[in-house]
Amino acid sequence: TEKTISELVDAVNGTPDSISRDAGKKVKLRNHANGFCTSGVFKPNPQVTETLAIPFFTQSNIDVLARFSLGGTNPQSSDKTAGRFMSLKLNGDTESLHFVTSNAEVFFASNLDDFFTFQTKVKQGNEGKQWLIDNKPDAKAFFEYIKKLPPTSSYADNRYFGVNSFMFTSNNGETVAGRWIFEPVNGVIAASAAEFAQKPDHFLQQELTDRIATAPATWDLYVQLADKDDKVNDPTIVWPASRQRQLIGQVIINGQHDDAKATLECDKGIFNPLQLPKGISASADPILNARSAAYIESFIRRN
Ligand code: HEM
Repeated sequence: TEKTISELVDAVNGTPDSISRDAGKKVKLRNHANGFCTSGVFKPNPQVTETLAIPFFTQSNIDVLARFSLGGTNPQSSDKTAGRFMSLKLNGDTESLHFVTSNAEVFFASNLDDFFTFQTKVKQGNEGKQWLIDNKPDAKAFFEYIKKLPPTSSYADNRYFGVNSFMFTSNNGETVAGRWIFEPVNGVIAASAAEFAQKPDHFLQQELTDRIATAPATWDLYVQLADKDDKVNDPTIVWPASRQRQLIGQVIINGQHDDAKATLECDKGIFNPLQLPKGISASADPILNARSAAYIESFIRRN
């Protein structure tokens, strides 16, 4: 049975019945509650439009609104976990492009039923987690991936992945599947266990604010292109790192618009993974195609 969008949001929020759902609405529960917004600029690689028919990238400087977050509905959750997330709104002259990304390249479910089951079981503690390991290979593979993910002392020290696939129109009229990868210009920097142990529970926001006051945090954005046999519509399947990549541009987080209304009120909006400019469209991945509706449902509940 296909889960409804409301059921998916309930599973994410841990509100399985109408009483807990109403309670969740009252406290404005949302996923990725521990987060903050900042700003910067995106500079497209001028060569992109030689191969890809995406007029959006002919602009030279595109305003960026960014939100960095941790997973989960607890706004006070500890920063000493491995998950790091980056959401971006690129607001162009006539179009916009949103990215909603994770430092994990792989997802834990390939369909909405498995997504629902995962969200429900992880909230049942060790027993639920063990059940997933025993019964859901995608969840098991995800846990194994997360175990190896290095903890980082900065939101700037991570790669970020779009995870789901999108379709890109090329100048010769073909459509090619690709996935977003943000590569930190200074490389991925793993924190040592000792360094991490000395930190307070909350340090990531202050760290990024201090950092960008001196020098911006920058990432090169690539599209990783699928080979003809790669599974496009399944976010549990990582493509080989050797796949061809095309440089799309650079995102520069510098805080330049942090005093603007849009940045200050950023938590009142949503990042929509299906907000795409001409020349980019959604793949048929069922996870991707449920996300916008779930984010809007969550937005309605928390307003
Ligand atoms: C069917 C699959 C998914 C569902 C149902 C779902 C659900 C949600 C919900 C309900 C929110 C809160 C939205 C809000 O109130 O603004 C959210 C936020 C978020 N999700 Fe998902 N999600 C899904 C897949 C993914 C995937 C694959 C990724 C990673 C690439 C992801 C990354 C994020 C991030 C980073 C946010 C925070 C956005 C922000 O900064 O405001 N989600 N998700």
